[in-house]
Amino acid sequence: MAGVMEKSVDVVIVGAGVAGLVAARDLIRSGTDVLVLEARDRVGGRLLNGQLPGGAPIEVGGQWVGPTQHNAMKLIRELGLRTYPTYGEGEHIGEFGTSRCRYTGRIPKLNPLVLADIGQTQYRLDRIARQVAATDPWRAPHAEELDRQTFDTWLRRTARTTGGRDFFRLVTEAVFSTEPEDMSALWAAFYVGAAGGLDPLINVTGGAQQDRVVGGTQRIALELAEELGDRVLLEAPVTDIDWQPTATTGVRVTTRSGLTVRARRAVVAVPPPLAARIRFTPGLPGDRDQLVQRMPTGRVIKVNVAYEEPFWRHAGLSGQANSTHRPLGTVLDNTPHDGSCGVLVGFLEGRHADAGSRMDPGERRAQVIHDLVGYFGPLARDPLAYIERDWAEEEYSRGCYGAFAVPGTLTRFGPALRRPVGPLHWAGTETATRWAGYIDGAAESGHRVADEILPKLS
Ligand SMILES: Cc1cc2nc3c(=O)[nH]c(=O)nc-3n(C[C@H](O)[C@H](O)[C@H](O)COP(=O)(O)OP(=O)(O)OC[C@H]3O[C@@H](n4cnc5c(N)ncnc54)[C@H](O)[C@@H]3O)c2cc1C
Repeated sequence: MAGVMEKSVDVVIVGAGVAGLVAARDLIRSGTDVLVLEARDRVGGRLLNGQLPGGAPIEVGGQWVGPTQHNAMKLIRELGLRTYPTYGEGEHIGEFGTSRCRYTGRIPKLNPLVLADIGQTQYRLDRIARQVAATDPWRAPHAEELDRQTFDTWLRRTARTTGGRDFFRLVTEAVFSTEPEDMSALWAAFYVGAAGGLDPLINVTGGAQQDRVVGGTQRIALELAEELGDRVLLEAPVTDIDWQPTATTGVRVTTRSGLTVRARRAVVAVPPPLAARIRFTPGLPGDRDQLVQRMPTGRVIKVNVAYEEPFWRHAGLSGQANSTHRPLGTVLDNTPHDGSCGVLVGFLEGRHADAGSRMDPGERRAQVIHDLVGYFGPLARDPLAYIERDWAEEEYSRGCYGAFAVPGTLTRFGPALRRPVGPLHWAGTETATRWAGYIDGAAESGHRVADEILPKLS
């Protein structure tokens, strides 16, 4: 490819995350000539393997998969990858308000009033989520009413106790990496519905955190890219997309280095806020532009802390800990498959990521270790390695885990999320109808966009 400044293909795909790579694979298997342009010097986007002191891979981005994530699980099987369960034996630690408990199973030991409040709030959220069709949430029975309010407003009206509201703030941070007051209640209901309920979202066993991929989850993208070979071009950030409203005339996509790719169709497989940074000529229809202006990303700093061994297991602890008041609100055992060391993974999410990113690295690390010592005792004080990634600092992610919609977005502009514009098609986990925001949703969107394009090429 060196020296070539112009190229023609049937379909050009912007972004080599799971969505873009799955779309490329499907299209190529149907005999389509495809080129994937990836801004970074690697594939995988929000999936990235780091390295532990002994060389074992450790995920610094997306990692878990779970039951009902059929697209992700099928992909993993097809690529010849294997999964293994997240460690969860022993007691979990819960710090809710002023109380601290050790518990097994799903339900922490809490004040019965708070527990009942959490139960009824979850029941109502699940019930609303079931009414919100994941394909067109803007048509749900109470869509307008839900989309007029933030998730925080809905929670304040629904949860009766301070403990219940604090619990759902923690859940919002853990699931959406943003705060309830940032997000539309309709988006929250859509997202919960797309996962099949709140339990599948927050549970380890039986939920989205159940399994890990041997070799690290980025292997999904690495194996896909291996299959695609030179049809994936790295270090090719797309700056401009020229298109014609009549689909037959196609697109011209330009990268920062000046490479021009002409194609009959283009797939934009990047998160909405990143799509908003590409210059489209002519400009996109107002609905599409307004939509991406209203879909910011959450914010997360993911931290893996490695120890000689998983010492918490010897104390009968699972490594799973949650707190409504610590910045490191969620922690899990992330010991690698080869067991070469013990690893705890923790997340600074939403407002805690805001604050964490303003600290200098030493201060942030001290804060994280302080919380781990608070959960697991003094043995947490001296790690072998401390590996962190602030996803808001990533030029081609600009935040994580994914984008969400602010109030008024879905009901006013929702249909523009997936609706093609002339020869332009939209993929990425945010466009999924099941498990939006997850690897599974990214894979679904890749398949969907390929199915959308293939009939148009014949
Ligand atoms: C810390 C963290 C933890 C997570 N945990 C989980 C988890 O446990 N389970 C789970 O299922 N999901 C998890 N996720 C979410 C999951 O990683 C994503 O849903 C999924 O990887 C999204 O894939 P995608 O292809 O839609 O988007 P992306 O992975 O964002 O891919 C988009 C690609 O487009 C590229 N790009 C952007 N702009 C341009 C441009 N202008 N030109 C060319 N290329 C461009 C990017 O570099 C990127 O490679 C997590 C994410 C993070 C960050």
